Amino acid sequence: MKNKSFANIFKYSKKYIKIQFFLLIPTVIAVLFPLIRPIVIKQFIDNILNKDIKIILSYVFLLLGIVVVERLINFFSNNLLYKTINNISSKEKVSLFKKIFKLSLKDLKKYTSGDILSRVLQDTDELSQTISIVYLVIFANILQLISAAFLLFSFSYKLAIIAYSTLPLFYITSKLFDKKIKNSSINERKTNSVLIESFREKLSGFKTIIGFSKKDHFLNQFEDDSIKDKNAKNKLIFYTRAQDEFISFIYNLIPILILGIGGLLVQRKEISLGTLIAFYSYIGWLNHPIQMLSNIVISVKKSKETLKRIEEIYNLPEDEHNGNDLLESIKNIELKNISFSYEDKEIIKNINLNIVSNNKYSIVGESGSGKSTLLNLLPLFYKDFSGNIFINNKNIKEYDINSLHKKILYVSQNEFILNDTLKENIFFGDTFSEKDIKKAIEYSCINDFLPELEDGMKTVLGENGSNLSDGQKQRITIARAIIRKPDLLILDESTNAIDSKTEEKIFDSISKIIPTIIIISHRLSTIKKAENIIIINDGKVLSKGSHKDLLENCKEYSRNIESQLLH
Ligand SMILES: Nc1ncnc2c1ncn2[C@@H]1O[C@H](COP(=O)(O)OP(=O)(O)OP(=O)(O)O)[C@@H](O)[C@H]1O
Repeated sequence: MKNKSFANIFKYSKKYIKIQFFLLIPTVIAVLFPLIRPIVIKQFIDNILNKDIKIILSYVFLLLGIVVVERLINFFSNNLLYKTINNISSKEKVSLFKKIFKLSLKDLKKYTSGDILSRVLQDTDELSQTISIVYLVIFANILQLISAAFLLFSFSYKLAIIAYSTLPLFYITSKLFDKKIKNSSINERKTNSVLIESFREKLSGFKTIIGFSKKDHFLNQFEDDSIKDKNAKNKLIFYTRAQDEFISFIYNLIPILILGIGGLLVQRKEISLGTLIAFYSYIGWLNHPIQMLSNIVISVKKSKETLKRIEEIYNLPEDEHNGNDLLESIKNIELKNISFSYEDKEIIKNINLNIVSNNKYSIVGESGSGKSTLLNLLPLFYKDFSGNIFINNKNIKEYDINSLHKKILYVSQNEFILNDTLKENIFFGDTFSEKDIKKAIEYSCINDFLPELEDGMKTVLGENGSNLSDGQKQRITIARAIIRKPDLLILDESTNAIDSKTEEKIFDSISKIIPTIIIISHRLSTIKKAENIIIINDGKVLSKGSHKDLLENCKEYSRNIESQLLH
């Protein structure tokens, strides 16, 4: 339990142990090869008094050769190491992103986009720096410590004991900074998420911010977030650097001790000058692994917090769906005693409804009454409702989710537009025949503005369709849905930016190819397109019927029509 951070990182790193194993050979060579140099140096110094210039020259060339080989080995092994870190980082990003796509909408909505971005793009990077090499670094540096010990003890056991007796000091120093590094690391990750979200938010609200002349206000806000992040980073740097310097101080003490005590031993002729110089130059082989090990300890401490953030996402339950039955076609949908809450707030309250194929339905109700939430349950965007939904008398949860999503499509007013061509926005990962695409653009009235687009179907629409009007974007998202010919199409205010005449044309056309349509709208002309109108009030069905019936029998409806809808 004592060092949970190490345990967690080791556990997580296990999946990359094989890769680290393959890196072992070049790393071990890179660690052991440099050990030759001090042996040669010792020989060199002890032979200096020979007065033979040839011997001196041959030693110089030998040392030169050793240094060249050392650098080459180092280059290849480091190159391999950093490539591995990058590969693992890329794998971690993809894996976390895949996990995010398995979450329920409800869980995902608990996080800001900035927070998710920071976890997927930055935390994985930081974590990979540690997990890709933790075993390797520890193994290689312990190997270097042991091999250096072997040589140092063989040179002079007295000097070696002095050098190695300083090792516990490193551990004590590391412990001293434990808590500080942990807390500042948590804080730095948080402020970084806030900063990314702040940036994303301000950028997406650019137009509104300019429109309300609030540039300075929001720029100041961003600056504040940036300063908070900078301060958190500085604090983390302060503690990690301070720990690093403490450790450096200790290992800078070692050579002084060695020179002092070693000098005495030379004077007493217990060791040769060559031995002292070789020992002295070997101190680097003692210091280097200690420095590397202390660096990995710092990385593990920092990564522990990053790992927590990543594991928090991995530990979220996947949006399980065990249904396997293929939904061939929809004949009827029955909602029985449906209730649903976001957190503790009950939004849908015991709703019973029947939706029969080859009919059009309009859902009407005040803003916030629960219309969208109710229809979000049909494609199972939220599954934790109480009550049951039956399709063709079979529980909706027994159907294979992909087949369900082929038959029920939901189009909202602000549907997502890819920064890609018009064609790709309609295809959306599938392919369709020329005939299908022609029909889809005709039925969704894209034909009306297609000639204006510079590259026709190949026109790139910009980020979230920034090169288009809202009504044009809505027509594209409708085309994306109707080309797939679902059995049930849910249009949630998805024509509210389109003029009534065009909307009329769209409805007439899509009614020919889509058997069942449910419309949410505040516009009377749209509502009236359905023969069945369902009035939702405070999460309950208040009344049902045709426009005429409701006008006659439902006061709420006629009041609403008079006050806000009818013109
Ligand atoms: N993700 C969410 N988390 C928590 N509450 C939510 C969430 N989405 C919607 N709500 C709440 O649920 C209630 C119903 O929202 P819903 O969007 O279903 O209403 P609506 O009838 O479609 O409204 P509108 O006509 O304005 O689109 C509202 O009070 C809203 O605040």
